[in-house]
Amino acid sequence: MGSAVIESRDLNLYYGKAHALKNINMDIPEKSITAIIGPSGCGKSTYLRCMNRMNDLLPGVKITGTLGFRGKNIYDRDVDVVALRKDIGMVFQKPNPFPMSIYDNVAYGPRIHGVRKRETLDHIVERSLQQAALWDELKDRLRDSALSISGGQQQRLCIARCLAVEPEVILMDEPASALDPIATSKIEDLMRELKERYTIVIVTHNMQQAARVSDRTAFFLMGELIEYDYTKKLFENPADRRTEDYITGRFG
Ligand SMILES: Nc1ncnc2c1ncn2[C@@H]1O[C@H](COP(=O)(O)OP(=O)(O)OP(=O)(O)O)[C@@H](O)[C@H]1O
Repeated sequence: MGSAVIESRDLNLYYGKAHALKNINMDIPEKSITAIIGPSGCGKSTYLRCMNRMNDLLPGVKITGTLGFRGKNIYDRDVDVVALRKDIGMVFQKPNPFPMSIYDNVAYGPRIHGVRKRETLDHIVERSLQQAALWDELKDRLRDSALSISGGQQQRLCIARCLAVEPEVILMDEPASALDPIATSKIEDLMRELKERYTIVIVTHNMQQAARVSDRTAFFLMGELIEYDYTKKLFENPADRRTEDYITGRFG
């Protein structure tokens, strides 16, 4: 196993009185795919959103414990959240390209981080679209609106937009659930390629998808981490009865 990039230690999250994450202890290894599965409402998205501090702006949210990224607690006061989100990018369930050109979508992040030179931006846009397996499809349409391409292309464009700022970690919240099977399999192929260079954490409702793409799987239930293991082990020989019940469809 590679070294851990993200380490949760006794992580708790409360939405007001509701205890949504309970003492989560989990190490996420680098350059691999970690899937988070579990029934609706078990805290999967909440946990994912903790990793780039998308929750702590909500009123009434309280977080205790630590979430380390490269050895530093991201909930420390001096953490620059904008810089954190450059290192830990996020791709959402519904493709959400900005209403601007394909080029400007990908150049958006680098421009925010101060890149101005046209040549450099051109290079970043090409590299990011290449990595997202979109360059050949879109290289002659860079000036077209990002809203004019298919849903599957839009989702890969959102991944390219995330790659443009050279993150270390990519968080994906149900990235293929709005897509058809062909577009879904392209996203899964892409994830397999990206894990050579990036650490990927994916929340998915789809157990087959977790089994197909991930190296490790974490099973959450009512805010608790019940079991976390190599994907093959967790699906073929789960240690906990509740995991077994869930993966065999007995509940959830
Ligand atoms: N902004 C919020 N305010 C209050 N409660 C919330 C908020 N977001 C989530 N919750 C609650 O926290 C719990 C965990 O929700 P979360 O969305 O993390 O679950 P999930 O496993 O991702 O579910 P799903 O698969 O349905 O997306 C649920 O009980 C949910 O209702």
